[in-house]
Amino acid sequence: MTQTQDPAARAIELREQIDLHNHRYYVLDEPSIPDAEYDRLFNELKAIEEAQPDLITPDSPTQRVGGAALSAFGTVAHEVPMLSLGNAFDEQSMRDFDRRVREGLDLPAGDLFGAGEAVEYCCEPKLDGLAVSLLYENGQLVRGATRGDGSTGEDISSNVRTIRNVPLKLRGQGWPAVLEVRGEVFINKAGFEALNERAREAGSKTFANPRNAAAGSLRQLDPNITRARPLEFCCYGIGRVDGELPDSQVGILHQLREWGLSISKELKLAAGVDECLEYYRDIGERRAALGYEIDGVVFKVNKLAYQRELGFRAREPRWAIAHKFPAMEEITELLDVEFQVGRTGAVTPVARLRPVLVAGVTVSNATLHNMDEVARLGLMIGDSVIIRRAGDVIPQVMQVVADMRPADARPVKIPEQCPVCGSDVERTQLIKRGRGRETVSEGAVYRCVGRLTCQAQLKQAIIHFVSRRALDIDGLGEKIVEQLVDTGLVSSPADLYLLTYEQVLALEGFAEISTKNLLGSIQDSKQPTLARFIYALGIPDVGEETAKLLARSLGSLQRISQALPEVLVYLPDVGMEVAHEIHAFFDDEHNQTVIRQLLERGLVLQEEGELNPELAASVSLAEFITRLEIPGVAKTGAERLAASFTSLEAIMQADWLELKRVERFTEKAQTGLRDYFADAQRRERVLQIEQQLKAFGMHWDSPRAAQSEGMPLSGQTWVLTGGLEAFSRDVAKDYLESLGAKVAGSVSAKTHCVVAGPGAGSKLAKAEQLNVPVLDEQGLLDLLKDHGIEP
Ligand SMILES: NC(=O)c1ccc[n+]([C@@H]2O[C@H](COP(=O)([O-])OP(=O)(O)OC[C@H]3O[C@@H](n4cnc5c(N)ncnc54)[C@H](O)[C@@H]3O)[C@@H](O)[C@H]2O)c1
Repeated sequence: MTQTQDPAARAIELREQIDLHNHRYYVLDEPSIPDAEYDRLFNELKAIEEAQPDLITPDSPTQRVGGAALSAFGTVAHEVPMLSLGNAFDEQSMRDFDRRVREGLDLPAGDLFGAGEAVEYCCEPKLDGLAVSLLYENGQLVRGATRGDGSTGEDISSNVRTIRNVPLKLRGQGWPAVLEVRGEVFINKAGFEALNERAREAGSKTFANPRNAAAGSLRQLDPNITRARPLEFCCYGIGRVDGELPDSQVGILHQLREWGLSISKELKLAAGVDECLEYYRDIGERRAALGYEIDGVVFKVNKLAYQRELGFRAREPRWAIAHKFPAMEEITELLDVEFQVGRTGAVTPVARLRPVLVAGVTVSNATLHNMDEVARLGLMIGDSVIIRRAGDVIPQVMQVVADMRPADARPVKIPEQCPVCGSDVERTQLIKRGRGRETVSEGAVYRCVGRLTCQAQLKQAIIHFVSRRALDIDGLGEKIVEQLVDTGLVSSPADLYLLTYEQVLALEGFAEISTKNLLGSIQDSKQPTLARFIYALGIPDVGEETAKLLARSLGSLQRISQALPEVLVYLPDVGMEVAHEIHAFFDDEHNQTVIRQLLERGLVLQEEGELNPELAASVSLAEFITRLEIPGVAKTGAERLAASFTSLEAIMQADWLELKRVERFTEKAQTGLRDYFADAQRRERVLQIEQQLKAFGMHWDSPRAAQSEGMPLSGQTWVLTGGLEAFSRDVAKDYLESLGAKVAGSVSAKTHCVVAGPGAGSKLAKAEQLNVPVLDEQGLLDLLKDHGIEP
């Protein structure tokens, strides 16, 4: 961007740029620069035009609102224009606004300190979504429209009808014959994250921010897409009204709430500008904790008579102002991409940025997740990028600024050797077993193969091993771990148990007492529970919950370490990928050595013991065969086989004739089955899996499993969350299972229903996002009663 000195030429240049950005923002819902950058361009143009009013053109963006309506929708003429708002970025501009209001109303200028008569203001958060007009005739919703350019908007009636908190009919009575309600359509933070998470999983484009997500969702030509998006409406004003309404802004909003419209829970009345500033500070402090994104607060003169008297200027009312918060998104340059090595060896790209101030904090690094993310962003070194820092969240690169790539931009390349230890870096592979075959695809993660010989991985592994939720060794912070590794005293977690008094005392910052304390906590850590120990090992993808599950259901380190992946997947919530990680971890010689050394050096695992087959899924012969994914043999085929033969061996050895006798067992299935078991190694493996399942006490062919076909909830997956009053969640689980349902620990698109009691949190939120039906406790009791269960 070249800065032209001549204001007239600069104004033309700015108008062109702003028009382009308006089009991208309002029409395409695809801005290419952050709002803060846009605001700078806009304010620069405004300043030029204020200094030289003769430069103002009627089509200047400073004289207009928004962008043109998309022709794909029908158009709607706004009888009362839908305007924008003036902005204040600091306290002084707010005081100037208040002064202009008082002057405009001929209110006493005030004392020496400029206090004067306090004007009452209606205060609300400024939701970051898009303005929408809803038209009610005789209480019925007849039309919904976007703001468009302020005088013409788009007809989005079918879409607004899908928004859950937009009443199709007003409640109560006494509404004006014609009532145009105005407010913001937005997506809350959780909904925005979930939407982007899904987009990332699908490898498609993510939304830059909740505002674009809301606009993009609302302006869909197919209302069914809009329906699936978590849109909400919050009402903050009115347009055309034929009839009576209260005579103040706050009075009207309370009235609208009576009629069933949602208004802001943060709505307040402030007497004078100081109370407005107080409100701004209060909301600002709570901004990160609010469930939705806001970019400021809005103040409106409360008395309608005053509003009428003040009127409008070009694109904004004189009686309202938006006091903006510091922007969370900024533009900067990607100077380089460096690679960090984590605990599991994952080599992660990190963006090095030209330092930039974002919401009061200088940002010079941002996470890039993995190389797929780099590819998805289309990122090159030298690019201008938009970064976002919201609350305490690690700054993220949101997008590359289009049209600003320098000629010497370089691609981001994953190093072939580990930047820390020089070992090879390999791309992880995703192994999928299906249809009797293995398919291998490339994973998103690259790993340094150096494992514990790589200092970066070793340090992280030890930090994890001693962390609070693992072996909880107090006093072993990151700095000390670094010293222990750098001095060569420790080259595996097992070496911690060999440290001597002299060795620790010689470390930087250690004196007698601290040395004793550290050695004491190392001693104290020698009796971890099995679950903590499994978690502490740092098996990729095995978090605390999975570690607990493994410990509870298999009961011993020996069984866990010998479990075949095909058996582990029978545990609830363990997928093939995790099962393979677990198996590969214990299969690795180096890991075996470390574990042996840990035990030799005095670790005694607690709570080792019984198998707990209750936690393991029941396995029917039919299910077992289905899971082998034999070509041609799907679920029904497997059921028919299981019904005709009594054992797995019998099925393996079946000849043509016996297979032909199986009812409705296709020729394709017969061939598939015989080919599958023709391989001696395969036969052996299958028998091994069967044997281990039985040895682990899984209910082989349990009557419950066989029964569950044809039971009321068979084939359904349920999730329980929050508290229940009538009985515990475990009891609820038993009831549901007795009706044939599977009860899982996490909500996914495949969940049939979620039972949410008081205190339900993220699982309930996820269910709502995924449109999974939710029952409360009473709903569950009713359902149980319908099936003859009365607790
Ligand atoms: N990044 C880009 O390329 C780009 C392009 C164009 C515009 N923009 C952004 O959009 C802004 C201008 O947009 P604008 O004209 O919609 O103005 P605005 O967003 O500054 O303010 C007006 C809007 O605020 C919203 N609003 C939220 N809460 C409200 C409340 N309680 N009362 C009244 N209104 C409320 C309404 O939608 C209203 O239309 C710029 O400041 C910029 O940040 C960015």
